[in-house]
Amino acid sequence: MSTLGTQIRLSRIINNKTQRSFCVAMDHALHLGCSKGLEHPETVLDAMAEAGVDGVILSLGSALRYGAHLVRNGGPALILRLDQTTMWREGTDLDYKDGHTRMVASVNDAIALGADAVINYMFVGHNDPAEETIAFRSTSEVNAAARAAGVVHIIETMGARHALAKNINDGSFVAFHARIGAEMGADIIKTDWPGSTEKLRSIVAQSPVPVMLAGGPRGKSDRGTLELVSSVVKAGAAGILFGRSVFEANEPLAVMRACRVIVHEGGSVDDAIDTAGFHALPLTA
Ligand SMILES: O=C(CO)COP(=O)(O)O
Repeated sequence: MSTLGTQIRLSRIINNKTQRSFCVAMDHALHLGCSKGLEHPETVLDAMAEAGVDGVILSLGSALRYGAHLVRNGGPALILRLDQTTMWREGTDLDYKDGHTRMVASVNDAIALGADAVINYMFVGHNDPAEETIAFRSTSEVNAAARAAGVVHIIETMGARHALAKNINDGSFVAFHARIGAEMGADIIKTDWPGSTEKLRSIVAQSPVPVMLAGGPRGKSDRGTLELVSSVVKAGAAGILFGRSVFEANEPLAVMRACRVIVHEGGSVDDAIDTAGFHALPLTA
């Protein structure tokens, strides 16, 4: 049973009325350096407040520099990214991309910053069991510290790239690591799209905690993004924690408004497009 502190913080991320959540991941520059769409993070944060985003994942540096934008206009709750990963690093050494992570911030930092949640990756299925041991040990240390502080712990479970998981969207593999994340004490699981609505439905049904989905790279169109959001909601998941498909969009504010309509109002993709205020049709990249 979680503490009152965790329950109060959880209620700021998962809406009590809808039992759903629409969050944005904006920690990409921590892993990728200069990132498309994040040239002016403060503009995106202001748009989140306007669109009614529930929570945002930031690195420590972005929280320190741009956090004031979360205070204005009832901005989103802060979810502090605690680890940095090599997962996206381009290079020839595939093992290097397996999903090695290192802790670069702490639960104490999260408390000092007023964060409601912390998040870290837990890559499962490494070729090297020593890597997996590091992932599990550091996740359990974060979980113990978060529980003691009453801070929400989101575990982002993913298949290690180029290792046991040949396809990161393999439904059985996503089911495997998502459930392990729940057993590690997560308050919320963030994970990859498992290939189909049916598979996601069975993962959600077997999870003792809310499941939220990462968005992956921006697809060909904003409509495609919204169709994915709609599938996530139809599968009974708690919501989305999308990054690139939101802030790389031509009109991030309109995409966020549309996501909110689908997640919290149960609207269709067409309803969402009609009410979001797109200037151009959200059909092309
Ligand atoms: O895990 C992520 C950032 O925290 C990735 O988010 P997207 O795949 O939605 O860009």
